[in-house]
Amino acid sequence: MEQQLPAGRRPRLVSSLGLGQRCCEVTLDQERGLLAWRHPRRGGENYFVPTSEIIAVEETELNKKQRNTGKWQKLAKPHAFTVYYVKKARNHRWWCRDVTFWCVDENLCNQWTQALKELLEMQKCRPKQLLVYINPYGGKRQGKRIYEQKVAPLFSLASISTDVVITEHANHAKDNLFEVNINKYDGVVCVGGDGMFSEVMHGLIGRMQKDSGIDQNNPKAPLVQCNIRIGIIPAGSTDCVCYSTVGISDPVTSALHIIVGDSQPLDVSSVHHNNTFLKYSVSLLGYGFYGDILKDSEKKRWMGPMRYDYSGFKTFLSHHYYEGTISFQPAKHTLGSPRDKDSCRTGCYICKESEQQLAEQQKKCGLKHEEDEEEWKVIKGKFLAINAVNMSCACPRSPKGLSPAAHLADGSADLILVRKCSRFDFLRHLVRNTNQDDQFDFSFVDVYRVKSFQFTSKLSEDNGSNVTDIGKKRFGQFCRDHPACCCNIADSTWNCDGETLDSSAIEVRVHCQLMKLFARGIEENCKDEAAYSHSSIEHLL
Ligand SMILES: CCCCCCCCCCCCC/C=C/[C@@H](O)[C@H](COP(=O)(O)O)NC(=O)CCCCCCCCCCCCCCC
Ligand SMILES: Nc1ncnc2c1ncn2[C@@H]1O[C@H](COP(=O)(O)OP(=O)(O)O)[C@@H](O)[C@H]1O
Ligand SMILES: [Ca+2]
Repeated sequence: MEQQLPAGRRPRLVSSLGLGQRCCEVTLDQERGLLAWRHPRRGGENYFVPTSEIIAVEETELNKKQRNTGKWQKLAKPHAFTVYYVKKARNHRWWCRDVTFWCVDENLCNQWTQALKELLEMQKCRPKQLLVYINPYGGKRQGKRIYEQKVAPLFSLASISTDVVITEHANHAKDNLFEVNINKYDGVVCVGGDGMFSEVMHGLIGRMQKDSGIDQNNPKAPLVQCNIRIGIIPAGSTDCVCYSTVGISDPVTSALHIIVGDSQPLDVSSVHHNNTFLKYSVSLLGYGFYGDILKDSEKKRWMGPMRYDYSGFKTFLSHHYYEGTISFQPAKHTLGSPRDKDSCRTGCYICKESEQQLAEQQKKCGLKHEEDEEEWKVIKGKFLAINAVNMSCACPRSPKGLSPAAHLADGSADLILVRKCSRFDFLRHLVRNTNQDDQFDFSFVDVYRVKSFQFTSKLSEDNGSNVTDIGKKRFGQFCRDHPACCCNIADSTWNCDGETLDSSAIEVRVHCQLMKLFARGIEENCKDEAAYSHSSIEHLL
């Protein structure tokens, strides 16, 4: 049965269709893009699927068992179609579910599949052609299996074509991105951890700047935004970028976010030393504690993700602090603060505000970078850890992250300074990264929201930049005169999204929304979701 609406509006389809052995009323509101039905069993549970979350629609043959039971089928040969859709479960996990409807009228069945397929065609943000890089050695070395078993079948169900590259060495994906015909693709997918994501991001952003004639070595250069989205299939050790932008590290959930064509802009920090480009960072740029963990853990790659716990424990016991100077420009343009109670969620208004400011600025100055005379704040001290995070850095080890109120796309980073304190106090701070308590509520921890910062260690200030190497060679790593004092004659290393940097003196600038991911940020945990869909369906049916 079809109900016509006034001219210019898409009709609403309402039919009695078979579901299993019973009959149920199914509604497709093409205007609002909603498919709804009430399950004839399961206590009459209501289902409510936005067409933006339908994965595929297929004509299907009912199997023999389905055909031979039930009184409806005995009348004539039934015609059936299956709808594959996103089912949202707890903790931001998405599943692919399917439902098969049938009817005896072939025309009606065709009308339904046609209407659903047309609605899917209208989803212009969905990717059709993807370039996939798989790191077979990331995390627990399951990347290839995860992709083949969990992701590839979903992509093919959604009629997405893929070119798949299994990397053979580090930087394979990055170098390859400078050579491929990138315009052929609607997105790039990386299967691996944060390191693999970082590689793909460097390839894409680097390629973009090269094609636009922008010199990455110039720390003040206005960078060109990268509009080709990156999808992350988590198969690494920390998977912080995936967890912080989706809310869970789960390959199926991430694949579904790619299929429905989600888009989440992301801030990227550029890191320079003496007018030389070093790296980009999206998650953690950490000196001291996290730099030392990374350096130690690289030797223990064979341990897999456990290497971070092992090196974390070792680094915690060594309790080294580092002297240096941090200068930063506070991020005055953004509305939030690192001590806010609310965190960045899907459709975040603080990130939207920054997006608007960015658009206005680009309209005003084009690509030219606005000369920025804003004040610099300078802090000298002895630090156990200096962490600059562009996003919360939530991950399974720290579900709310190193800075729970950091925003994905507000053009700022949170700079967390943990000053020299006792082992016990440092442990209290660390533990709070893993529970609900406030990790900043200590006299030895300061946090600032910044748009750029610089760091120089005392060693490089005193002696010129290459003295650290000499120091390391002559004195070994630690102060020999005071073996128990934990002060360091050597510098620490910067941990840049899980890669070490060669220089300890760095200059960092946040580039607002430089790139985009196939994600939508973390969705508000909506306990009322079921109730909402219930009331909506009541209205619809
Ligand atoms: C007492 C336990 C305290 C635990 C504190 C846990 C805080 C975890 C915060 C993690 C922030 C992660 C930021 C993201 C970094 C990644 O980009 C990056 C690369 O990832 P990839 O290998 O997937 O490519 N990952 C990392 O640099 C790893 C960070 C290391 C996290 C492990 C920290 C474990 C600390 C254990 C301390 C033990 C103290 C024990 C005292 C009795
Ligand atoms: N085929 C390969 N062989 C060795 N290293 C690789 C390969 N492909 C990618 N890499 C590198 O491995 C590093 C870690 O990868 P990642 O996927 O992040 O795993 P993990 O999360 O376990 O660190 C990345 O820096 C990446 O450049
Ligand atoms: Ca940010």
